[in-house]
Amino acid sequence: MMLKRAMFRCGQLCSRVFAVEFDLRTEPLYFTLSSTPQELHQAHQQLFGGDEKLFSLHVHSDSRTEKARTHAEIKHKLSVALSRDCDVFEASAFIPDVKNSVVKGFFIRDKSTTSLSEDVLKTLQQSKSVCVFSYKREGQYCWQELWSPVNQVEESVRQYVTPAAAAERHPSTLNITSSDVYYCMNDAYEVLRECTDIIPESKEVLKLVNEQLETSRGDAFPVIVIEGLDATGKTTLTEALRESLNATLLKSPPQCLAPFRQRFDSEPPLIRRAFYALGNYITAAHIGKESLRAPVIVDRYWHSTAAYAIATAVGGRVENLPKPGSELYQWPEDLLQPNLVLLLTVSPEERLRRLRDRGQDKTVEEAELEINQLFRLKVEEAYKRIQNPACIIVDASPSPREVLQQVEHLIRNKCHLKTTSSLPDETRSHAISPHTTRW
Ligand SMILES: Nc1ncnc2c1ncn2[C@@H]1O[C@H](COP(=O)(O)OP(=O)(O)O)[C@@H](O)[C@H]1O
Ligand SMILES: Nc1ccn([C@@H]2O[C@H](COP(=O)(O)OP(=O)(O)O)[C@@H](O)[C@H]2O)c(=O)n1
Repeated sequence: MMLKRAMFRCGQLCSRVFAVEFDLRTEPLYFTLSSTPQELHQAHQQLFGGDEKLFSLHVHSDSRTEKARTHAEIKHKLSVALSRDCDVFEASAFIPDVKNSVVKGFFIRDKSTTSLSEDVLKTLQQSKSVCVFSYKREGQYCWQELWSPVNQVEESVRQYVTPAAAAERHPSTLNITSSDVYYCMNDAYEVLRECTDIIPESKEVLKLVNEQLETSRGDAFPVIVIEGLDATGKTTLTEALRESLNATLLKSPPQCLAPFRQRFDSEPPLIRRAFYALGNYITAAHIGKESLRAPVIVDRYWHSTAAYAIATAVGGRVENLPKPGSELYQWPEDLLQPNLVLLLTVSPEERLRRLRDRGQDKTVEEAELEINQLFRLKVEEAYKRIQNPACIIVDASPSPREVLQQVEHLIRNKCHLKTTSSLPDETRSHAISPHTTRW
C-alpha cells in the first residue's frame, strides 16, 4: 500500500525535468527520464559515472505549509545525520517555464561503504510527503528507480537518465511568487492564517495587521527608504537624517513585531517571508500617518524583503537570479511607495571591518562572509534590479559625515527638500515643508 502510494507520487515526478546543483559555480545538471538507455554527457558522468551510491529525495504535499516545513526538517536531518562521506546537493523536479511546478528536494552522493545513508533515508521515507529514488549504473547508462529499503521494487520501471538542455529560467525562480515573495498583502496574510494552529504567534501578528491597516496618504512630506546589507551604515545614516531633516524614523519590520521576529526567523521561507511582508504593510500604515506631519526615513522596507527572499530562494550563482526586468522585481501594487530609495554599498573588506568594529567575533564573521560571498552578491544584485521605484546606489565608504552630505544632496535634488545639518550653522533653519504636488 505504502509502495503503491509512493509510486503514484513519484510517477507524477517522472515526466519532469530534474536539476541538481552539483557545482555552485556552474549551471545545474539537468536531466529527464527515458524508457530507453541514453548515453551520458561528460558533465553528467561526473555525477552519475562513478561507483558511489546515489539517491534523490523529493518533498511533495498538497499543503504548502506542510511541504515547506518537511523540506526544512529534511534539510536539517540530512546535514546532521549523514556521514562526511556523503555529499548533499539541492535538487528539483520541474516543468520548464511553468510557474509553481517545482518539487524541491536533495540529491545524495554516498561515497561510504556503510549503510548509514540508507538508514537515514528509511526514516525520512516514512513521511507521506517524501519520495526517494535511487540511481543504478550499467556500463554507459544510468537509470533511476523508486527506492525501497526492502527491495520490493519489481513493479518499478527503469527510467534512464537522459541529459537535458539548460532551462531558460533557473528552476528556483519558478516558485518564488507567493512562496518567497508576496506581491499583495492578502497572499502573505493567508499563509499566516494557515499557520495559526502550528504557530500560535501568527494570530497575534494578524491581529496587529488588522488593527493597523494602511491609511491613505495624500500630499505629504517625502518618504525616504535607506537600504543595504548589514553593517553598511543604515542605522548611522538614518539617525543622522532624522536630526538633519527633523524627520520621523521608522523601520520594517516595525517595533511592534519585534517580539515575534525570532520565532518566524526559525521557520522555512514560506512562513518567514510572509511575516516580513506583513511587517512592510504595518510600516506602510505608520508611514501614511507620520508623513502627514514630517519627512519620514525608513530603515529597510520592501527592497530588503524582496532582495533577501530572492537571493535565498535562488540557488547557486548570481547568473541564476531572475533576469533584469523580470516581473519578480516589481513592487506590490497595494504597498505604499516611498519617494526615494537609497542603497548603501561598501566593499566586502570595509563591511567586514565595520562588522568587526561593532564587536562581532572576527573569525566567525570572516568565515561566514567567505561562505556567504555568493549570497551577498545575489542580495546586492537583486536590490539593484527591483523596479518602481528602483534604488539609487550610494557609495557609503566615506566618513559618516560625508555619506550624510552625499545623501542630503540627493534628497535635495530628488525630493526638492532643503536639508540643514551639514550646512554652516548660521544658515541652519528648519526649512522643510510639505510638498504641494503629489509625490
Ligand atoms: N560611514 C562610515 N564610516 C565608517 N564606519 C561607519 C560608517 N557608518 C557606520 N559605520 C560603523 O559601521 C558599523 C555598522 O554601522 P550601522 O549603522 O550599525 O550599520 P547597519 O545599520 O547598516 O547594520 C557601526 O560600528 C558604525 O559605527
Ligand atoms: N523589511 C525587511 C527587513 C528585514 N528583512 C529580513 O531581515 C534580515 C535582515 O535583518 P538584520 O537583522 O540583518 O537587519 P538589521 O536590522 O541588523 O539591519 C534579512 O535577512 C531579511 O530577510 C526583511 O525580509 N524585510
